[in-house]
Amino acid sequence: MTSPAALVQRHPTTTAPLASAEAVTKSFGRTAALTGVSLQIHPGESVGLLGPNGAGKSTLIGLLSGLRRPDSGTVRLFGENPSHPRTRLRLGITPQATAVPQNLTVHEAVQFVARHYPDPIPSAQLLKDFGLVEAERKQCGGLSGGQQRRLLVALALVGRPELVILDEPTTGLDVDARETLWSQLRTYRSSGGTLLITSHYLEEIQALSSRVVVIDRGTVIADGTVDDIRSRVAVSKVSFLTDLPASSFLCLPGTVDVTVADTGRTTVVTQDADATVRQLVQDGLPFSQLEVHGATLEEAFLSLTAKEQQ
Ligand SMILES: Nc1ncnc2c1ncn2[C@@H]1O[C@H](COP(=O)(O)OP(=O)(O)OP(=O)(O)O)[C@@H](O)[C@H]1O
Repeated sequence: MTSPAALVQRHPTTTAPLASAEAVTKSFGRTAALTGVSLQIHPGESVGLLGPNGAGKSTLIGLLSGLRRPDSGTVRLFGENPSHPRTRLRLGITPQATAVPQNLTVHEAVQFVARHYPDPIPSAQLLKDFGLVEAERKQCGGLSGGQQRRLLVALALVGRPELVILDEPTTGLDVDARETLWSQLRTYRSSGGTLLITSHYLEEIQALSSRVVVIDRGTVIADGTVDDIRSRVAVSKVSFLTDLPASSFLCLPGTVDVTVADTGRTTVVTQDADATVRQLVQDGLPFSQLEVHGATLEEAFLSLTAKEQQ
């Protein structure tokens, strides 16, 4: 038996990937959703899957969780065929746009899902962790959007899964509701759980993921830490106060763009911040309060996916 506090059912320690795709392709009619994707998710990782609409994220999740089969290539979940019921007991999943069962109460929904697992988290503990105690006797259909999302993620965790896959878990939630869910997911991770999450909120990926995989038009175009992904695009921002117009800075080395904010701060987007600053000083251009920033994950992501489309 697992202790009531444990969120992850321990299986024999392994370093083998919990989920993997090897040269996987999947088409829907003439639409190629995935074209040769390879990816491995190891125990303890928290992987953020990023990509524009239609990139293939949900399709990949469908394959890894055994909901779909690849046209070619190999998919493994806990080293086995993902559609095998035994493997699914070790997986928790909240697919995109899943609806809660409208006419069941929260208590009934938790009981219904919990009965599929050998050692589920007790309902009282789960509802407390997810702030749903007050809603226990309410019908799921009467819950607020935030409560429904929390319930769906709670249901994904009830069986103490080793791997949890969440497809856009907080879409439509306000900042507070998102923070509450993030906190539960961090607790799950720190107790040894492994997470694969897609999101359109880049700050969500940044907050929860140690590794980011960028997928675009059915292929993986980047795979690394947030810092790796940011450094791949090698874009920095040099900003300062000045009386000169933006055009005065366009010829600085490495410069890609120059903008002036309402606050009067001029920002030079550059591929080589060191060279830009050196030249700024050498040319004796007047400036004050200089700051240098690396690209944000969002800028890196947009830059990577835009490059692919060129
Ligand atoms: N059941 C389906 N039938 C037909 N085409 C599909 C089906 N599922 C996905 N597609 C197509 O496959 C491609 C990849 O879709 P997928 O849903 O995997 O992308 P996504 O990255 O999850 O997008 P989003 O961020 O919008 O959810 C898209 O062109 C989509 O229209």
